[in-house]
Amino acid sequence: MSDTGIMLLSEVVTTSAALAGTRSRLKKAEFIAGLLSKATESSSAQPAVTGSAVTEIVVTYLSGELRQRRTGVGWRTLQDAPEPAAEASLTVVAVDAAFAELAEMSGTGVQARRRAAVDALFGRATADEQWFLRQLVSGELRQGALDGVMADAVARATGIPLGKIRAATMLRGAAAPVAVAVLTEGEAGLAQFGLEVGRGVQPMLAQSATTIAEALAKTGTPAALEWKLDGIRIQAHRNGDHVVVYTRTLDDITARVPEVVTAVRALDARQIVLDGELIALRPDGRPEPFQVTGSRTATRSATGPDTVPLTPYFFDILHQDGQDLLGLDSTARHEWLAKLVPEERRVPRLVTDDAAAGQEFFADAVRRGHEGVMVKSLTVPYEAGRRGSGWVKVKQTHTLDLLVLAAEWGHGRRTGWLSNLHLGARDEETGEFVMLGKTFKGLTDELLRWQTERFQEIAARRDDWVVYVRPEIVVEIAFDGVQTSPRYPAGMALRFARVLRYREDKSPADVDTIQTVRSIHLGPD
Ligand SMILES: Nc1ncnc2c1ncn2[C@@H]1O[C@H](COP(=O)(O)OP(=O)(O)OP(=O)(O)O)[C@@H](O)[C@H]1O
Repeated sequence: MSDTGIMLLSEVVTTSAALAGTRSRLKKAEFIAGLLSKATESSSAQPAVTGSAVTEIVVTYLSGELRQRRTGVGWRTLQDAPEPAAEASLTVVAVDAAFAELAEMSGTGVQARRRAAVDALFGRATADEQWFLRQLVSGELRQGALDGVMADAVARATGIPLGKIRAATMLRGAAAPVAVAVLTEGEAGLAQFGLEVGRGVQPMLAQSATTIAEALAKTGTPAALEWKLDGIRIQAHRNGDHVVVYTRTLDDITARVPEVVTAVRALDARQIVLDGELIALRPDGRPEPFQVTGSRTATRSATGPDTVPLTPYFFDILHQDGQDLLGLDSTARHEWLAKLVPEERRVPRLVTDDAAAGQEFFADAVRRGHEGVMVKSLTVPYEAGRRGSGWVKVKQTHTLDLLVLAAEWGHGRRTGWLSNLHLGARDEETGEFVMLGKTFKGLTDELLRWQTERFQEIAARRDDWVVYVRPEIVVEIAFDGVQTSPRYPAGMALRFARVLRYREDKSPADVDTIQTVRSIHLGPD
């Protein structure tokens, strides 16, 4: 910090470099905690700026984001910046103000005005700061993986128990707002992050395993096995007669799914929050392919002669009539669920400690056309937003959600299209993405057209054959196995990788990890 107690951008840049330079979670948490403590002090040193503003700016920059979601500044504008300044003098407040101004710009001559504003900002930045700003604007610093470390760091900086900060982070679905609230208001700031009927909660997520026995080893036994339906995740909130239905990404789709509204209104309670899956079934009860459910929920109109009916199934309950149930273990939550929701609205379930019985249940689910099963620990609370070992999915086909790192210009029939994708998995320890292979298999003409356009919009860098993109696009890949491959940085590559679908509902933080891929390669521990 400068002598006057004003937070300089250079301090954020130095901390960010230190974070990238260590693999240790503890060190990362210490670095962040140090900077956050300074940020809170500096907030009060600048009475002209609202108390929490400096803290909020620092927290968002460390997460690789800007407070202004869109700045209008394109890749080209960032390429030729003016000469860097020799000395660090930019404050975070000045940088934030410059981006706020950029975000507001519109109308005639906007390109030239943007260019001038970017030049003015970059002209005041040192070479390191210019690099940092460029990464911030292009989204290349975005690090969902820092969310967990951020909670640790805030606990250190404030002395508030980590569990409380984690719980609030889960309910809010992001670390930054919680960090800002407790750093500026203390423990009282946590009160605003409780469960509220009507407001979406980040859904609990699952790890994966290749066999039932491996899944049971993760959850502990006995465990509950449930069919894994390949539809879309729904979270239904009822408050009196008012029902709201959210997707996995907490988009409100109530108007598109009247079936869910009817099903929830039929239940005998006034306030309810349920977690479940919505799926299109054929008249014989077998599931339609995922695309059928997906297209029904993606369109605005839910009526008309061609409308495919959807069937909701519920597998968890988070709230009933004034009682938050998230903190109960899953056995107790299931008792609440079974009392409220009739059996035909619940996902078929088996509680067992026997891998052979579990295997039979899995085979039956697959024979009936389902994706596989979810194996669930009986003892865990509802871990909103977490991919812990409380839920473990076992599927018939291996799939991974990977990040598109780049795409190559195609040859022959694919000339003029961006085709071969470079695929990356997330390294849990560093938060970085590691390349695992390439594929163009499974890409339809429609997908080729879509990705050629989309990837050019989010290009971060190009060379003759390859367009490197910002880390935004998640793609679901099927593959036959993992093989040793010295050509790739992780020493392994996917066999027969093929594209199943783009996952616009997922963010880079949801991408499967290199550690998961390694355990598929080597088998479970
Ligand atoms: N019985 C069930 N319990 C929990 N989730 C279920 C169940 N049946 C289907 N699902 C779906 O499986 C998903 C859990 O897998 P995961 O958390 O990995 O999300 P995902 O990556 O979207 O899943 P996937 O890509 O494997 O379909 C849930 O989001 C939900 O949509």
